[in-house]
Amino acid sequence: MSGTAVIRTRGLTKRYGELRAVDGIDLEVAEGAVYGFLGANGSGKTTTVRMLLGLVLPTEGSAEVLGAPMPASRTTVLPQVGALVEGPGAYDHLSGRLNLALLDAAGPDPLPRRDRRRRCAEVLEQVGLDPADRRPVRAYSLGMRQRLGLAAALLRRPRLLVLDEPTNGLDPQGIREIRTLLLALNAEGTTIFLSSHLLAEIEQMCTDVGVLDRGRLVLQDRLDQLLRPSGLVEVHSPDAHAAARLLGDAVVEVAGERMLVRADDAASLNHHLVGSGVRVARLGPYERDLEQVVLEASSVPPAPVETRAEVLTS
Ligand SMILES: Nc1ncnc2c1ncn2[C@@H]1O[C@H](COP(=O)(O)OP(=O)(O)OP(=O)(O)O)[C@@H](O)[C@H]1O
Repeated sequence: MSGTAVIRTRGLTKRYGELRAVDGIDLEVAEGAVYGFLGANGSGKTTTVRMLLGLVLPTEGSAEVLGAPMPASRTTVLPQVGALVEGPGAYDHLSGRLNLALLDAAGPDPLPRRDRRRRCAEVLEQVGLDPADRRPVRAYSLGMRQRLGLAAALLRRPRLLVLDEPTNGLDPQGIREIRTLLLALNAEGTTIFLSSHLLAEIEQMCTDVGVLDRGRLVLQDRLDQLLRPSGLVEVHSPDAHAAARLLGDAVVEVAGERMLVRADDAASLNHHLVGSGVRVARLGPYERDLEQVVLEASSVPPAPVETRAEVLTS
């Protein structure tokens, strides 16, 4: 991974009794990235985010955020980090704007009163909330609370945003708005680390992906690397066994009538097969989407396939 790392962990581990909620992970988040931290419910995403922010102490391993060790450097690092962790807290009887003003005043270096009013109004507008809305937060929907949490994270123009499931509770339109906002912030230089269990969300906005599976980091790479052309062609043929004998070592996998073949050019492969009397029902470049990549990396067992060797000896 290129660039300076703004988050780096080494062997980061959190045990709860026998359970390894987070199990020896080495995260590497480059400056300027939009890093998607994927994993099923209970895989350890929130625990990791809490350790990065110094809210939970690791059992083993280390974490650096913005080049400084956490939690030891919490007081210097956290003012430069905007965070949204599950279930953002707010004073229910106060308006969103007052909540933000209080949050700012409680910070280490509050803005002057006039700037504070302007800044609060600005971030509320950024996340799609009306700064003139005087209703108490208790009247907010889940989506509005989530937006308010995001506004709080943006208050200090952070270098790094750490967001745990930021689109939780939002409808599709709200999800699109937040995605547009986050991409705009990233274009201005903010590094974004967001956890999600939604593959489509990660695929649409992230430059880098890490996948947690029962506490272990089973995949970490640039998204364009993960989705790069495979150099494989997918062939469906009722004569798959004959095709496998014909193509020899180029065949990577055969399952029933479907096979994966290493080939530079699908059209030439088709010509070769048909010219040799092999019937071809369907043929084209094999492209994996993020869902397939994640399934292959995770513990979910893949669909059973016969190997080429089994086919050739049958
Ligand atoms: N304080 C705690 N005490 C005991 N076990 C915990 C504690 N916090 C989390 N766990 C367990 O650690 C595991 C990982 O939980 P975590 O909340 O980090 O997962 P997650 O990926 O964020 O899941 P979700 O998407 O459901 O929030 C789970 O099995 C959870 O039950």
